[in-house]
Amino acid sequence: MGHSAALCDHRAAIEITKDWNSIEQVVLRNPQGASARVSLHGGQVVSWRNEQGKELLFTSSKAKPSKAMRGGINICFPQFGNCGSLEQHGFARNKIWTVDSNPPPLQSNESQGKSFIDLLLKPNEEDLKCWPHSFEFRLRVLLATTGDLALISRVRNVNGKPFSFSFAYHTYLSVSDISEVRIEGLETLDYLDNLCNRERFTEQGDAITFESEVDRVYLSCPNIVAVLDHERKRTFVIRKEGLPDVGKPPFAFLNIIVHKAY
Ligand SMILES: O=P(O)(O)OC[C@H]1O[C@@H](O)[C@H](O)[C@@H](O)[C@@H]1O
Repeated sequence: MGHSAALCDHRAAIEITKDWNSIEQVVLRNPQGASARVSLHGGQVVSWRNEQGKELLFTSSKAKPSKAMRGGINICFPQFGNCGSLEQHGFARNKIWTVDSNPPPLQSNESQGKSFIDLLLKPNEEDLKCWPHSFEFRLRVLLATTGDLALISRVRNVNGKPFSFSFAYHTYLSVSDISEVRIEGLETLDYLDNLCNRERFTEQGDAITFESEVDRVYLSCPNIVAVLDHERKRTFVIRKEGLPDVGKPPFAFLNIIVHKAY
C-alpha cells in the first residue's frame, strides 16, 4: 500500500506535499482552519497554525538544509541530548520516516474526530551498527477540532532483546519578547543547568521568568505545564501522559532553552 491509503476516511483532511528539497510533508487541517505540517525528514512537526493562521512554532532562520532543523518539534530518539554514545539527540531526527498506512490500533479513543497521520521509523544497517537494537518507532501526530496538537509515540522492541532509550519532543514554541513570557508548573523542581556543567539546582521562585540565556532540564516535571505569553495574550498548555515519573530522572523532564542567537 502506498501513501494514498493514508488519505482515506477520517484522514480526509490530509494533504501530502513536498518541500523545496523534495521531501514529503503531510499537512493536517481541521474544519476551523488550523493546520499542522509534518515532515518525513525526522518526523518533525515543522509548522502548527491556529485557526487565524498564526504560526505557533518557532523555526530558526539559521536552519540548515539536511541538518536537523532548529525549530518545530524535533523527535529526539533513542537518546536525548548528549547522554549517550550517539549524536546529540539521537539519529531519528535526521532520518527519513515513512507514512505508516496500517498502524496497530491504539487502545484509547484519543484519535476520534481528529485529523491525524501515522509515521514509522525502522533502523537501517547503518543505524544498527551504532545502536544495535531492533525497534519500530511509531509516531501519530493529531490535530483536534479545537486546534490542539498531540503527539503519541510507540516504541516496539522487535526481537525481544532488552534495550533502553530516552526520547523527547524537542518543541520550539513561538513567543513574543522573552521578557513577556512566564512558565508555570515548575516551581520547586530540581533542574540540571546546562550552562553550569549540568549542575543540579532547585527552583526557588514562583513562576519562571527570563532575564538572560537559560538552558535547563527540569526533572520529575508535572503532567501539565503552562507557558504564558503576556504580549500575545496566549497560553500554551503542555500536557503529558504515560510517562510515569516517580522521581527517577531523566524519564520525565522538561528542557527549557532561551538562547540569544538562534
Ligand atoms: O542544536 P540542537 O542539537 O538541535 O540542540 C538544541 C538544544 O538542545 C537542548 O537539549 C540543549 O539543552 C541545548 O543546549 C541545545 O541548544
